[in-house]
Amino acid sequence: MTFSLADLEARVAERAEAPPEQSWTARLLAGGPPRAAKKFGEEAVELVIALAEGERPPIVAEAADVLYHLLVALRSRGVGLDDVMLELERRTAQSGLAEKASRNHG
Ligand SMILES: N=c1c2ncn([C@@H]3O[C@H](COP(=O)(O)OP(=O)(O)OP(=O)(O)O)[C@@H](O)[C@H]3O)c2ncn1[C@@H]1O[C@H](COP(=O)(O)O)[C@@H](O)[C@H]1O
Repeated sequence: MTFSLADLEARVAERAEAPPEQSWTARLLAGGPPRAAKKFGEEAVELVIALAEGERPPIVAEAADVLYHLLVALRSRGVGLDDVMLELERRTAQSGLAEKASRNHG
C-alpha cells in the first residue's frame, strides 16, 4: 500500500483549485470553514456509530470519510498535515499518561 495521508492532502490541494461544480472538495471549501467543520463533524458521528456497531466495512468507509473531511477542514483554516504531524512528533517525547498527569497537576 503506497497511498498515504500526504498523498491525499496533495490531491485535496489539487482539487481545491477545480471549479466547484466539478469537485466536492472545491464546493466544500467554497462554503467556508464552518461548512467544512460541520461536514467533518457529521462524518465523525457516522464513524462513532459504525465503531459502536462493530461492522468492519462501514468502519473502514466512515474512517476514510473522516480522514478526507479532516484534511479539507484543516485546509479551510490553513493548517497543514505537517503542522499536525509535528505536534504528534513532539508528543512522542512522553507517554500519554505522563502528559495527562502533568496537565492535571500543573
Ligand atoms: N476521499 C474523498 C471523499 N470521501 C468522501 N467524499 C465525498 O464526500 C461527500 C459526502 O457524502 P455524504 O453522502 O455524507 O454527503 P452528501 O449527502 O453528498 O452531502 P450533503 O448534501 O449532506 O452535504 C460525497 O460527495 C463523497 O463523494 C470524498 N470526496 C473526495 N475524496 C477525495 O478527493 C478527491 C477529489 O474529489 P473531488 O474534489 O470531488 O474531485 C477524490 O479523488 C478522492 O481522492
